[in-house]
Amino acid sequence: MPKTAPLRLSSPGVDRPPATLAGLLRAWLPGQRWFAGKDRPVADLDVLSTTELFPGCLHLLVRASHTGVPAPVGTPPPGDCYQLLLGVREYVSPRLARAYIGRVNEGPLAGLAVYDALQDPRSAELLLERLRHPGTTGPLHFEADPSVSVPAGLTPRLLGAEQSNSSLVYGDRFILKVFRRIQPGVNPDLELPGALAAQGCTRVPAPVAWFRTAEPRAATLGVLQPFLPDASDGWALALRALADDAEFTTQAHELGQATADVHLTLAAAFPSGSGTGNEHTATAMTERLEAAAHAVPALRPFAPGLRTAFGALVGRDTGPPAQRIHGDLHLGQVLRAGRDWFVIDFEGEPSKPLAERRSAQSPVRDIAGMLRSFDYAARQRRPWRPEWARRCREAFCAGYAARAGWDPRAQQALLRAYETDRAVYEVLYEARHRPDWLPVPMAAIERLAVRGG
Ligand SMILES: Nc1ncnc2c1ncn2[C@@H]1O[C@H](COP(=O)(O)OP(=O)(O)O)[C@@H](O)[C@H]1O
Ligand SMILES: O=P(O)(O)O[C@H]1O[C@H](CO)[C@@H](O[C@H]2O[C@H](CO)[C@@H](O)[C@H](O)[C@H]2O)[C@H](O)[C@H]1O
Repeated sequence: MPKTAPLRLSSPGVDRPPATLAGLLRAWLPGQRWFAGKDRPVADLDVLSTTELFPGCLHLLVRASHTGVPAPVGTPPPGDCYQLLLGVREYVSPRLARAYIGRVNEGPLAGLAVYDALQDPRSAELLLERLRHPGTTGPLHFEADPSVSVPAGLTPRLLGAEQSNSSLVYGDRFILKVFRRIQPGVNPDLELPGALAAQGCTRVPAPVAWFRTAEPRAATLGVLQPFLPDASDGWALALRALADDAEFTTQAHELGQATADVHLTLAAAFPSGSGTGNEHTATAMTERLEAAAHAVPALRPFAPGLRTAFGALVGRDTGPPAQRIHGDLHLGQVLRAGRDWFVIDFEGEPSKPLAERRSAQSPVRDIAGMLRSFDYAARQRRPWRPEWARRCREAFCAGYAARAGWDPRAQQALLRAYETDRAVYEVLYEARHRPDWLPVPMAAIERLAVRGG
């Protein structure tokens, strides 16, 4: 018998009632970190497409719907679409026990066990091989920058801290982000780094290969980029500085410069947006606040104070022009290698519709995101270090101003409105994904509502 005997993790007919593939996935999805609908039970799960990527590995697009209400004729059905790569075998090795999803008892896969193939190094290797050879598999298109050569045989590892998506690092040379929640259209995490690199901006790892689907609707599925092996993310660096009682103002100043560089290049790479005007922005922010307060009761007492931040924008059409932005900028989205800051993860706030994330918006949204992040970091330290955060915020704005030619601190009303909007988003995000963290944005909500900043 081999040393690691294959494990029949469940036997048909013995352990469970009949299990369809959709039924198994419906039970498995809500436990995944990247699953967006944690606050609502999954009513239905439809398999939208199945493609055999290579023997023993299926590529699936599934739609999880939360209402169970059929869509009106002629409209797309409600619900979120997710990308899954499933290993399908008769037996699953014990080393893949954590990836195990279940054994299918009905339908074409009856009798077979399915598991999350991204956790299987062999499948991860084959996925890279597929990307190294551009072409088509069913509705899936694999494409690559012909000027970059990706060597064969790089050892894969799945990043532990899965976030909104799943990322595989290959031999510390490349990182493949497999998008989990799929929306029709080009994903800005392919579009923006590609455009920035084409403009000669060195602040982003440029896409070297990617894959997309043509059906049921065209959408980006994954992007391979160079991996920065010696980089640390801004969040880890900020926490280290706090733990060492050290300042972070030099890094924050340089980060402000890097952010401005990226904004300036994005402004040059894309047609300038007309924007929607501050009044429209204020209305949208107020609507987001109402929706968040509906979902998170703790927000409700602060809603009147928060609304004043948005109301202050009305009749005040000032501020930098709208342009393409990062959309979800925080310390976890920036990497520092040596003295250089790199910006990653241009997807925008994952819960927003893709069209909104790809629209021109105020660069103040990104600045506010980063300012909030210094506050998040400072609140990880006991006792809380508000002065540390304040100095970082000042330094970041000064760095930004030195490059961009305008100073975010001169836009107090805009800054307060965007910070408030970001804190509201964070409350909703934490309530859904990390309830223990809720006090962090709630402290800012209280400050912004009661003291106005
Ligand atoms: N090019 C890169 N080089 C080094 N590490 C990276 C790179 N891109 C991403 N990472 C690491 O992977 C993590 C997840 O990447 P990210 O794009 O933020 O994914 P998600 O959309 O899942 O949040 C980052 O926090 C960072 O630590
Ligand atoms: O998964 P993403 O990185 O795209 O972003 C989402 O998750 C982030 C947490 O991982 C969340 O960021 C919030 O927590 C960070 C600390 O973990 C902090 O640096 C950010 O300022 C704070 O917003 C982000 O909001 C969410 O979109």
